[in-house]
Amino acid sequence: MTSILTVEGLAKTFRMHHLGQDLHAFAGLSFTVSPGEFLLLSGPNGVGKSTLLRTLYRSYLPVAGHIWYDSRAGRIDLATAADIDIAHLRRTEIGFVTQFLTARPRVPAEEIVAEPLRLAGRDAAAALTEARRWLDTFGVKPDLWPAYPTTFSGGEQQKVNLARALILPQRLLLLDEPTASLDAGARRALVARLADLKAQGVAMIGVFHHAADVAGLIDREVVLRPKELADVAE
Ligand SMILES: Nc1ncnc2c1ncn2[C@@H]1O[C@H](COP(=O)(O)OP(=O)(O)OP(=O)(O)O)[C@@H](O)[C@H]1O
Repeated sequence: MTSILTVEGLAKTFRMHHLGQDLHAFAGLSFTVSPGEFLLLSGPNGVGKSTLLRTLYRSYLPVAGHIWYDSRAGRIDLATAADIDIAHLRRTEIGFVTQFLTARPRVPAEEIVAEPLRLAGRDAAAALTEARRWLDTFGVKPDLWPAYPTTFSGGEQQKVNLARALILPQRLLLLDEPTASLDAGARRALVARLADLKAQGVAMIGVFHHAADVAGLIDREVVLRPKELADVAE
């Protein structure tokens, strides 16, 4: 199958100005992901897993290499694409799920979750109904739906985050420890949603502290090794 993402010779270095030196997160990384494929990123703490996900999402700029993404509008190198194209892809095709919610002050949970649907053109009432359905699925209590998540517990914030990130099927999903701080019910709901998205052809690259959570979904594993090139295990 044609890949949706082809990573070639990717490298990321952080300039540590206060130390006057560079920190090499990873170098020479190459791998591909196809539609509907689930790729697990693994390796020891600090090896660069989160940095790799953030580089693919273009929160960080790589220092070398290519990230060829097969978008609906054609092939684009996420390593060098214009910010405006990256912003468009983030709204329409590429999702990122972290364990941290960037809660905005005085925006109700249900509005935060409904927003991607509204931006995609769904009418406000239908978007709100669907947002509430997902909040319910992930186990957020109804009395919290109109409340502001800035005061929610870590787990509750994470559930709002997941509902928002997964409400609209993207083509490529980047998952950075999305099960961290979730209770068993929400973990089950998340895995069920990921399985459903995978069946719809969504490609996923994920870091999971407990890989057993998603054992049934994993197709391949990319193992990052300290100061070495990555291995791809089938
Ligand atoms: N913004 C940054 N500036 C400088 N160094 C950074 C930055 N982000 C990450 N690093 C460094 O890059 C290295 C890789 O970090 P990263 O968070 O990607 O590791 P990880 O494999 O996800 O670790 P963990 O399993 O502990 O979550 C670490 O040494 C970290 O200190």
